[in-house]
Amino acid sequence: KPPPTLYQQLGGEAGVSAIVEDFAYRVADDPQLVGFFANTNIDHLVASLEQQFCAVSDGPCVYQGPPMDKVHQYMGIRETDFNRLVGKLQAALLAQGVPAAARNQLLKRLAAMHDDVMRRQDG
Ligand code: HEM
Repeated sequence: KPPPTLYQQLGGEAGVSAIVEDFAYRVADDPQLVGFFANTNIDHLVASLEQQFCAVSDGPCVYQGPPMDKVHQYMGIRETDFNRLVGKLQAALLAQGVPAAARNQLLKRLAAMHDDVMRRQDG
């Protein structure tokens, strides 16, 4: 029997959906972060994040949204904002009962996008 994929360890479609929802509520509750999303269609964002998390965890999805540097360009995101957002995801993963190894794997794969997210933050 093959080892479970990261996607399976996250709980598959239902697990990823619960993680993203939990994460979205935590971001919405945070005064340092919520302002970034003032003009965002949250339903679209949640669907796109579910697709991205599914794809990045070797699930049966292909991320079809725009590239990370374009999505986040000129938002004025600082390192402190980035780290805070990652902390929200960490908390959501914990709250959803995702085991430590899977938590760390997902965070590592998303952290690899740091430079793309932060590339165009001036102007
Ligand atoms: C590794 C870190 C991050 C990843 C993987 C990520 C991923 C994503 C994805 C997949 C989308 C949806 C793109 C779309 O389909 O239109 C998105 C949108 C967005 N992200 Fe991030 N993000 C990250 C970090 C951040 C940070 C640090 C902030 C701000 C503090 C942020 C703010 C936003 C906002 C405001 C949108 C919505 C843009 C819009 O309204 O069109 N993101 N992000």
